[in-house]
Amino acid sequence: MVKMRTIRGFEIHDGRLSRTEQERWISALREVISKAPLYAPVTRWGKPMSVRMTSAGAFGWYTDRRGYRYEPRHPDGQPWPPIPQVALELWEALVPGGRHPECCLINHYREGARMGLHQDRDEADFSWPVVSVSLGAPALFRIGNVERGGPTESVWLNSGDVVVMGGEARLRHHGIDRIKPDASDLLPEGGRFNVTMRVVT
Ligand SMILES: O=C(O)CCC(=O)C(=O)O
Ligand SMILES: [Fe+2]
Repeated sequence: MVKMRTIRGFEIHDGRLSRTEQERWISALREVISKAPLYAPVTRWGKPMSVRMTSAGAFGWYTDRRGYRYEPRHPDGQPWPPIPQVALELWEALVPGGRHPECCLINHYREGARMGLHQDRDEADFSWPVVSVSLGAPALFRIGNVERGGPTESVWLNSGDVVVMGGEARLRHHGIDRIKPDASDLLPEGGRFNVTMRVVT
């Protein structure tokens, strides 16, 4: 059921994608991953992230010892594959008439993977939202503040839920505390995909 609620300025569209749409997303993601394999990024402090990543689009979000940034190529040297049509269609429905996303970042969470509280702030223009799609295992999403610290609120994101992080909330801290690895049958291998679409330049 599609129901929109707003938590601290984040628009949460529960059940935005039907099962059929989720399956279309997964086959599109598998195609991207076949050309641009998931890899294990390291932070600027050399710490491996528990999430595996890849991207589609003109730019991919990237981290290594040189820090967080966007790169035009996968670490294997190839350009990132094009953003899947299904992602462009969702963006157009939620950001009608706006600029088009230049990065579609794919995160894969296996059991035990998490993502610490952070801001999405490597883009040049914060007037465009980040649109985030959850597929597979439910994830506990923590929403903080624009400034560091302070109280946070958590919500479970289920398969097919879409979060729009824009406006005053564009720079709010957020993260994933944990997933429930076996609670969805969308992915036979278990785990969770998160896809974020971003205007980068
Ligand atoms: O996995 C999620 O739902 C959030 C991912 C995220 O915040 C990011 O990729 O910047
Ligand atoms: Fe983020």
